Amino acid sequence: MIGFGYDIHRFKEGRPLILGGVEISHTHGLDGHSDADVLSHAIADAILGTLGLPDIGHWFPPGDPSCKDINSLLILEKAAALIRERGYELVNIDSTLVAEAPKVLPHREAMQKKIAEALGLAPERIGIKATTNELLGAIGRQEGIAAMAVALIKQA
Ligand SMILES: Nc1ccn([C@@H]2O[C@H](COP(=O)(O)O)[C@@H](O)[C@H]2O)c(=O)n1
Ligand SMILES: C[C@@]1(CO)OP(=O)(O)OP(=O)(O)OC[C@H]1O
Repeated sequence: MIGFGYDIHRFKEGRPLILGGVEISHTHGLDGHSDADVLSHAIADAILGTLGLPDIGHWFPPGDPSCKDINSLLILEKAAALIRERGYELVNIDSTLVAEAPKVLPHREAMQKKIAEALGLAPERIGIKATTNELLGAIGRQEGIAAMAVALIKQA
């Protein structure tokens, strides 16, 4: 069973930039009710999509005070638990970050490790790729960062 997830967050000054559970030094962070970890959100939605479960907004409602600045690795933990409760296990994840800046490739292994820990998977089962948007559109103008992810699960 496969699932797909997509998310986008706009940049905001004065916020830390968190991607895949890792704080990355940059001029801006991402805006959001949570820690705005766009990569973790896309991966969580991909996992939830494998079993046709409702997306992260159902489990972590936008605006809910308990979700304020929540560490999105907890969202990944929850998504993985929901799959396991239903008798499935994760096989692998693949993802792409779309960001004009900063360069994220140097942080790939740190992100893999954090996401792997949250999901209970080996780091090499977490694909993380990145591309610029070739200066096109909102991402090209450095207004934000988007992420896409796919997840594969099998019966445990
Ligand atoms: N935010 C980003 C964007 C890209 N990279 C790395 O650079 C390579 C080239 O990107 P293009 O968009 O010019 O194709 C890409 O393959 C990534 O390895 C990055 O680290 N961070
Ligand atoms: C996890 C949540 C909780 O508010 O995070 P947000 O920062 O609002 O991010 P978004 O990806 O717009 O929606 C998901 C929300 O459920």
